[in-house]
Amino acid sequence: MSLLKLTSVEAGYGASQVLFGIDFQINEGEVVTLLGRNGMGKSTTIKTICGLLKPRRGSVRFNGAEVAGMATERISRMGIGLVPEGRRIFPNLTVYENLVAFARPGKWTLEHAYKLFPVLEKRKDNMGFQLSGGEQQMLAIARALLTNARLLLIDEATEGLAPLIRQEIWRCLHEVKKEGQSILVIDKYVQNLIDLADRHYFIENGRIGWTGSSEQLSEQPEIWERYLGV
Ligand SMILES: Nc1ncnc2c1ncn2[C@@H]1O[C@H](COP(=O)(O)OP(=O)(O)OP(=O)(O)O)[C@@H](O)[C@H]1O
Repeated sequence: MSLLKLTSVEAGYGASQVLFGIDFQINEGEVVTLLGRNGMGKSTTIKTICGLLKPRRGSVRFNGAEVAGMATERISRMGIGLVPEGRRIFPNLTVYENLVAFARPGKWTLEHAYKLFPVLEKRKDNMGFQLSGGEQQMLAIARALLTNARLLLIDEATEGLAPLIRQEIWRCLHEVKKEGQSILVIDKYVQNLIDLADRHYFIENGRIGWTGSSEQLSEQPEIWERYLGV
């Protein structure tokens, strides 16, 4: 059984439909990506999975249960954790307070998170707003890990970061993967995603256009060109 399975999902905003029948699945322990040009529906798919947007049609099954249309809070308690685009950390709470705000018991503990991101331990008494962009991103990832979600959704974690900081984020995601964490990643750096993930889905105009393994994707650069080229 898949951990997450979307079948014929349609969604949109008011009169504009964005998703026209999305089908994909993630198995336990897999790292899967959603790729596509700007505006193709990646973030909309993530919002639909975590309940921020109600699908108009189709099914979203998590761990065997239908979650389409459920409240965000309930979906989160069922085990889907979001690292949102733009990080959304609490600027006026300390790093420590941010980390424990939504923490739930499980294998991801505060100590474990500090081991993965030593800078967060050094900065634990600093306020969120005092952190650099890279540190804020690490905090957003660590905060989501501490919810002990079975599935993490990570939307554009490397956006707006300098190359060296991006490398640090990729390194951390590799560590998280090694722990067996299931992750859905949205990002634009295909080579880094091929190195990190097991499988990929390319989205175009609200539909999945291509899916395959990292090996298949690295052998077919024309796929990148077709779905990501301008
Ligand atoms: N809150 C909203 N209200 C109305 N339209 C929206 C809203 N959010 C997104 N859209 C529109 O939905 C379409 C898909 O947006 P979405 O954010 O899912 O794209 P994306 O693939 O994640 O790309 P990006 O990298 O630009 O975020 C776009 O045309 C966008 O303008």
